Amino acid sequence: MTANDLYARDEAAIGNLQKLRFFPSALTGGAGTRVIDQSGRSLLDLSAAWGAAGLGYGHPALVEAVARAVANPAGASVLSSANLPAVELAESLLATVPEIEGAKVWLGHSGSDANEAMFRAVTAATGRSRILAFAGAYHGGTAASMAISGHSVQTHAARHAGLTLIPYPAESRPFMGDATGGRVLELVEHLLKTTCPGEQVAALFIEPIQSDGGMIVPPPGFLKELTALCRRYGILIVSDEVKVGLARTGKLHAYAHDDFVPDIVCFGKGLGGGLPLAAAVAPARILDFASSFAMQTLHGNPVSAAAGLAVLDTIKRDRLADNAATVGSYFLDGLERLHQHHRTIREVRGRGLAIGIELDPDRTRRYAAKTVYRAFELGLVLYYVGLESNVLELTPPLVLTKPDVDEALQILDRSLADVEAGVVSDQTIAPFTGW
Ligand SMILES: Cc1ncc(COP(=O)(O)O)c(/C=N/[C@@H]2CCCCNC2=O)c1O
Repeated sequence: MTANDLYARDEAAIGNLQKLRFFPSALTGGAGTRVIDQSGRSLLDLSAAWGAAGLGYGHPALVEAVARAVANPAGASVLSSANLPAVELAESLLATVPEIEGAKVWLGHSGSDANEAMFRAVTAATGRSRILAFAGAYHGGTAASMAISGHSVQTHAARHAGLTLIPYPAESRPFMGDATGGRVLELVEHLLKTTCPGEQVAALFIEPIQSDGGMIVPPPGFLKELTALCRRYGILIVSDEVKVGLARTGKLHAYAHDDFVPDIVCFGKGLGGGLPLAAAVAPARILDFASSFAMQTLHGNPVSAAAGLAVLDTIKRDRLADNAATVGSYFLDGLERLHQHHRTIREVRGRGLAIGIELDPDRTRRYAAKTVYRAFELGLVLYYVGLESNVLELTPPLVLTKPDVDEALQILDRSLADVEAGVVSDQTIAPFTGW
C-alpha cells in the first residue's frame, strides 16, 4: 500500500465536511516531533496537528497515563459520577490560575465545546445577551462557537444576534492608521456607550494571539487597556487559550504576556496531548448557575483526563514553557534571516512556539498554499492561516529542539525559493482547497 492508496481510501470513505486539506498527507504513525507517512517517510511536524500534539507524538508520560487509565477506567465521564482523573485534572488546572478567585472547572472535548459552553453560560447566568469578540477570531466549529467568531471561513454560519465584532489591532495593519490599538480602544469606548451598551454585554472573548486570523500578536498594552475598559461595565473577560495557551508562547498562559487576568480561561488542543479534551476555568457563580446545561455523555472521561494530567505534569516537570521561549526565539532569529532574502515574506512574528510567517497575499499566486505543499514534498508539515490565506502558521510540539529548527529552516528556505521560482504549479495544488 502506498501513501496514495491510503489517501485514496480516505477520500473514498471520509467526507469533505470535516476536512481542511493542503497536500496528500496519509499518516501511519508518529514519534517525538515527527509523523510517519504510509511510505515510511518521516516528516518534521511544525504544526503538531494544529497545536494538539503539544508533547509531540508517543510521549512516554502520555502513553503510560493513558494505558493505565484505559486498562482500569473509572467510569466514562463526570456526567453522573465523579472520577479521580477528572477531579485531579480540575484541581491541577485551578492551581495554574490562582489569581482567578472562586473558580471551578468545566470539562469538554474540544476548543469549540469549551467556547460554546462558556458563551451559553455567561449569557444565561448574567442575563446579558451581548458578546464582544474580534473580527478574524476563530472560537470554534460548532454552531454556538461559530456564532461568536469572526473568521472569514465561517461566513456561512449564523452569528449570534448580540455579537459585536471589533478590529484586532495588528502593528502590520494599523486600524485607522494607528498601530498601537488606541483607535480600537476609542471605538470600543464609544460602542459601549451607544449601540452596544456595556451593561448588556456578558463577555469579551479574546485570543491573546489571534492565530487562525493570521497569528497576530497584539500591540503592547492593548489587551490590558481593553480588559480594564470592559471591566468598568462588569463585562467578563474570556481568554481563549485553546491554541496558544499551555506554555506555547513561552509562558504557561498566553494572557500573562499582556498583564491582564481573565475571569474565564478556555483550554483545548494541547491539553489532551492529541486526545479529545477541553476545559474552562470560570467563576463558580457561572459554572454552578444550573445543572444539565452544558453536558455531553463523555465529558470528563477518565482516559482523556489522565492524558490532560500527564500533559500538565510534563509541561511543568520538563519546563516546556522555557523550551518554547528559547527554541522559539532561536526559530524567529532564523526566520528573520530568511526574511532578508525571500521577497515573498512580508513579516515574521510570534511568541515562543506560536509563530506566523506572513507572505505576499497575492491570491493569484497562492504563495502560502504552494509553500506548504512544497515543504510537505521536502519533509515538513505546516499549514497556513490568515484572512487572506497568506500566513504560514508554526505551532510545533513544545519539545522541539534547535537541531529540529535548523532542519526546518533549511527546508523552508528551499520551499520558498522553489515557489518563487515557479516550481509548484496551480494544477499541483488544485485538489487541495485549504481555506
Ligand atoms: C483559538 C481557537 N479556539 C478554539 C478553536 C476550536 O478548537 P477545536 O477545533 O478543537 O474545536 C480553535 C481551532 N482552531 C482551528 C481548528 C480548525 C482547523 C484550522 N486550524 C485551527 O487551529 C482555535 O484556534
